[in-house]
Amino acid sequence: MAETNGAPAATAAPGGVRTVACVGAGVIGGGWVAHFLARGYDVRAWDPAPDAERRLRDLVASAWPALTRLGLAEGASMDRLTVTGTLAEAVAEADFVQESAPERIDLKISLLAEIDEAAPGHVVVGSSTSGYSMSEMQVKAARPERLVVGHPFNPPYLVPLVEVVGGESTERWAVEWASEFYRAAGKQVITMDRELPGFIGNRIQEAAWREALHMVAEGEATVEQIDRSMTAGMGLRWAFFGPCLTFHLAGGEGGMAHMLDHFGPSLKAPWTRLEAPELTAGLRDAMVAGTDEVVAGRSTAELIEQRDRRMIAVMRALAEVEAEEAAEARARGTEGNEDTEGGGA
Ligand SMILES: NC(=O)C1=CN([C@@H]2O[C@H](COP(=O)(O)OP(=O)(O)OC[C@H]3O[C@@H](n4cnc5c(N)ncnc54)[C@H](O)[C@@H]3O)[C@@H](O)[C@H]2O)C=CC1
Ligand SMILES: C[N+](C)(C)CC(=O)CC(=O)[O-]
Repeated sequence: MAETNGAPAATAAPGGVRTVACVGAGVIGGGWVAHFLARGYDVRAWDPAPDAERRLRDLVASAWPALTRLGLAEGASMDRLTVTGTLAEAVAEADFVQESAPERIDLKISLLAEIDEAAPGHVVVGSSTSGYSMSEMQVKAARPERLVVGHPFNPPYLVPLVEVVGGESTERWAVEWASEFYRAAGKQVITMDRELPGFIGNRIQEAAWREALHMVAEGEATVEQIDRSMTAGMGLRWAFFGPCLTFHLAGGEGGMAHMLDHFGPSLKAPWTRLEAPELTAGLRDAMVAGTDEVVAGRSTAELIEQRDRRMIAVMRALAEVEAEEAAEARARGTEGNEDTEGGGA
């Protein structure tokens, strides 16, 4: 029996899933396959490309050493992957289906309808789409109530985040079931209550990306400068505190409220080509209240201590990897090709 209210009786409990089907096995589908195998699932994969099986097995084999270092689930094995000749064979006996086909709306609509027809009616189907809404994609499915977006980040076998959201015809149980399943499969899940193009993560990163493209197009910054501004600057902090908590500390003891009162007006300065939202009193208060929730009673001094320890941990980890890479390059006689200007903590 499923743990999530309203799921059909035949649906596996989210923590009891044994077999996952992956439809589409490129960069993301292949990454999902590696993740699910490392978590100890049986995986059945289908991809129509003639060289798909070789590409997929190569991808899994190259991810496996990292996954082994991170720790495999009991019984996890690359041998538990079956590549099938048809879509129906992949999904027929699956407890969950992850679709990762190319990002084309016509293809997503027809493929999700095909998966829906071939997969048992009680099985939840997640789409890796990076921007379409499930409402647009589920229109031709006979049983759209079990279709959800499960948006991963590349590579899905290392980045923990999955954003889960349903469409207009998705039933609540399916969204809850998928969220629980991804958690049981080792992911960190954001369950969204409403559809939003690009979900949360892509909206944030595409804002930065859009500015990067503007600066390159105008000859204002180089690609190297843009990437370094992130890797030696914001990226280090964002790995553990995120942009809101990071700016809370920019306000010193006055926190988010002082940060917004102090720097809020500069949002309207011509720093960005994006239209800034009106910094109304309501938005200000919502930001301050939301930040207070995340702060959860920690003092500014405590937060600063946590930030500094975590940043040093990230920098040390980077320095360790860079030293390993340099040693490997020396052994190969190709030293000098690595980017060793990183953390250095
Ligand atoms: N590449 C990325 O960084 C991310 C991509 N995504 C999403 O993941 C999905 C897949 O993207 P990628 O893996 O990057 O693309 P990709 O081009 O690497 O892989 C797509 C795979 O789908 C296969 N395919 C083609 N037609 C198919 C069909 N009718 N049925 C099943 N498979 C089919 C192709 O042979 C190919 O192996 C897209 O929806 C994309 O938006 C989500 C997060 C990150
Ligand atoms: C480039 N992309 C929009 C497909 C990226 C994503 O969707 C998430 C990621 O991996 O950054």
